[in-house]
Amino acid sequence: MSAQGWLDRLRAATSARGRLCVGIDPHPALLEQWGLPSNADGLEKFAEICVEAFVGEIAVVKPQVAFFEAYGSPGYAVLERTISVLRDAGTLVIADAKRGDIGSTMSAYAQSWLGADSSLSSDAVTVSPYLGFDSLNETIALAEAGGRGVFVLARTSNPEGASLQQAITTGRTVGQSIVDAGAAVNSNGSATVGLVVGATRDHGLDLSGFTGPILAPGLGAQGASVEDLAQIFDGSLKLLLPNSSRGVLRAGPSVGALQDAARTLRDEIEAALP
Ligand SMILES: O=C(O)c1cc(=O)[nH]c(=O)n1[C@@H]1O[C@H](COP(=O)(O)O)[C@@H](O)[C@H]1O
Repeated sequence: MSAQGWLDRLRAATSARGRLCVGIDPHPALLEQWGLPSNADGLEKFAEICVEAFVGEIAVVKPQVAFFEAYGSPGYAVLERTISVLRDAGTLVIADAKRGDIGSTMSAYAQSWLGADSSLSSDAVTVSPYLGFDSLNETIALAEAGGRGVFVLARTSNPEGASLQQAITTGRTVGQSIVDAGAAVNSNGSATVGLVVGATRDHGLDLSGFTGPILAPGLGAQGASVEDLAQIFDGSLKLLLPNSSRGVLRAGPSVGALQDAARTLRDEIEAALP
């Protein structure tokens, strides 16, 4: 890994290649559309096509761990190779694992995704704070020590998230309490804590005190549009990472077509955001 810290790597990558984060989500329907078998060989080919299309073009790539895990250990082996090829080529990798557990167990998950010696080691990982934000303390400390990031779910893109994330606790929403806890960690200037805030709707959060990166999934397949980003994330645009997975991946399996789709979306985002 580069000696640069997470924030420096993120800034350098996004200023060179834009803010778009493309997902590698090998849905069974996409494997079928790409003419690939629904097994680890199909998964490997899918990931290889994505790597070829995105390296050098896209700053941040987010493999969705679930679609690899679905194939058991052969799927994990493909994920390991995908993460390592992307990172060796200078593409930042957010492992979308959405882990969340009691603190002591969470530390083991943290070692998997953020530990220097793990074959799954990534630049950042998505985590759930809904066992209590403090259950993430050791994960955040490991990320910080290793110059990596942690993206904490605050207000997710799915409609079902509202019942929990918009519930009121001590005078603010649960989602806002996550934003505030993340801001407190980052007050040392590190940006170790990022947020996940869906781009699909008005999130209702006050993000003005939050200076870390914000991963914003929902573009394309879930209906969020590039035109709405500037208004939804007004004031938080510098480190905004809008995400699309299926919306881009549907352009495959041609590497050229996939690359064009990713570039077009990347350029639309850069044109729309200051
Ligand atoms: O953490 C995430 O990335 C995430 C959070 C969220 O609130 N909503 C959300 O869709 N995601 C992930 O982002 C990706 C979105 O995929 P598409 O809907 O195909 O663009 C999937 O891998 C989701 O699991």
